Amino acid sequence: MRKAGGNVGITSIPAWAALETHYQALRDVHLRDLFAQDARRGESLTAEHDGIYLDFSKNRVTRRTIDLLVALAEARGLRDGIEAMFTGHRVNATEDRAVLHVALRAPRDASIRVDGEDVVPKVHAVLERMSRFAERVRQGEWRGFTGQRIRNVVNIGIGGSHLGPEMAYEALRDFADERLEFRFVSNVDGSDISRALRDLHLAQTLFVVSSKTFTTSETLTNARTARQWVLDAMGDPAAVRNHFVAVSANPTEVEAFGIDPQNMFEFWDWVGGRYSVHSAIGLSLMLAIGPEHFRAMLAGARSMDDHFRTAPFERNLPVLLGLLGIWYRNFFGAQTHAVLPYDQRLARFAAYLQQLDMESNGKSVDWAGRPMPVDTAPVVWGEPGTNGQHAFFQMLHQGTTLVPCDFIGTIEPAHGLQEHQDLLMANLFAQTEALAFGKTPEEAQREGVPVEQLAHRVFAGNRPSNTLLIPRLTPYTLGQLIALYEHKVFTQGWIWGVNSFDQWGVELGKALANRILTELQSDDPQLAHDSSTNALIERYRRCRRR
Ligand SMILES: O=P(O)(O)OC[C@H]1O[C@H](O)[C@H](O)[C@@H](O)[C@@H]1O
Repeated sequence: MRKAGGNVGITSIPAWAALETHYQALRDVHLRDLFAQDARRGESLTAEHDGIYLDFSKNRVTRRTIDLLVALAEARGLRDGIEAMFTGHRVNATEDRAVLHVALRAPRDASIRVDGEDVVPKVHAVLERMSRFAERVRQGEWRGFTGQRIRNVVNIGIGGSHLGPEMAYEALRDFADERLEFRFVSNVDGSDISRALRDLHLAQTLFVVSSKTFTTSETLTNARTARQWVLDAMGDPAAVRNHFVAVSANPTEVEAFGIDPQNMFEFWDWVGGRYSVHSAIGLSLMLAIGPEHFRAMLAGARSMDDHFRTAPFERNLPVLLGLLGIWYRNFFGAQTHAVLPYDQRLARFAAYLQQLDMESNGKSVDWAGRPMPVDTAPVVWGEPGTNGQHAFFQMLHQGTTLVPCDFIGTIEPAHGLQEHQDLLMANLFAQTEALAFGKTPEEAQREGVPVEQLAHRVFAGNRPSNTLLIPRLTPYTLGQLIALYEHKVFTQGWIWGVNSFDQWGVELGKALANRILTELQSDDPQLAHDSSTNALIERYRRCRRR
């Protein structure tokens, strides 16, 4: 099989050289001029799929830029890459694994084979088990050890076993069963679990221990603490059965932890942690919104999957977002990318995307281990609007750094406060306009800005943004949005030629932490770190509570 990005360095192909030349011609052209030259630009540089509308006209591009970027995608074999992923090839080459989060939302009659085995029936079997379990908890049939109804669900997990479910729960709370309280515990910092559990009755609490590997120290530490508290409260080890279920790809470790495999919901090594929200990792979410809404989320993601797989690149939403990202990262040298949902319900979306994007494409060697000749993942960050406007937007408008932005807006709110909604959306549109067009010294002067303040009160503009509009925030559209960004990340990773599906970069710190943990808990003065780390450990040892 061809590997990500083919075998030739990205900078040596003609499509790259053509983009370099084009960049030189376009770098100083202002968006004001691009809009002035083409009265229909705001309608033509757009793309739409199944209700998701992307306006990419406020980017520093022309139609030719898009053609050249599409040519780059073609030259890097993106079409083959997409097919390879969707058909179960081992595109995660360093771990020799297929990458099949798309199989999690495949229809029942689809067939996707890994090592000769069709994985679709397995996916649907787990979905059905999850659904039956979720219904039992929601109907009050599944009870705590003392016979009380479950009122609280605590998801214990970290990284991909936390960020997706937490983000989606926050986004879809309007669809959640209000008789259940949900908490998401991730940090090994004891304040996380102690605050989460402080006001909960353990007799009414179900813990969903979510971990692909079931060896992650934060999750196991939190789960052990929760189990101890349950045992202390109930006084009987048999209580674990009623209060703990597991979501994992590692049944052996689940059993070793003491959770009955009957109470385990499985997923597989071909689902990456950061791509797992549509797998059993979504169990807490399903408990909240119910199986039907969960399936609607899968259907939304599937719609975006089909679009990604079949739409021409110049109209393909994930491909366009990916290509525009490459344009800014590699040609304009943009170091960060802001994601700004004008929807409070998407407050955790940027945090979720940070793992999706930065853990996937934060690589400095290509799939074959050769140093990358160009930059890869930007720093992804963001906060919901309008909050960000009163915090960091100053820098977006007048700072020295170019920050390409994705603005995400929802047209119809779930609340009836239309005045709020109009104000929110007015701000979104205003920000993209202000960033793109700025304010010239002449305009400022006409408004009566005194000459001595002029330099401070002009806006250079020419700051690019995408605007994504979604009709409503529902399980279906959230599924679309998640898949949109998953495939954007795939597009970029494939074109750069990195393996977007491993994460060796998180290992070193983990291994060192294990070693330091034993040193913190012993009095052995022998420390063999650098002088800074030694001194920090010694200081902590001297001061820590015994
Ligand atoms: O689900 P788990 O196996 O507990 O892993 C949780 C997380 O921790 C790891 O360190 C990885 O960097 C993440 O990709 C993963 O999502």
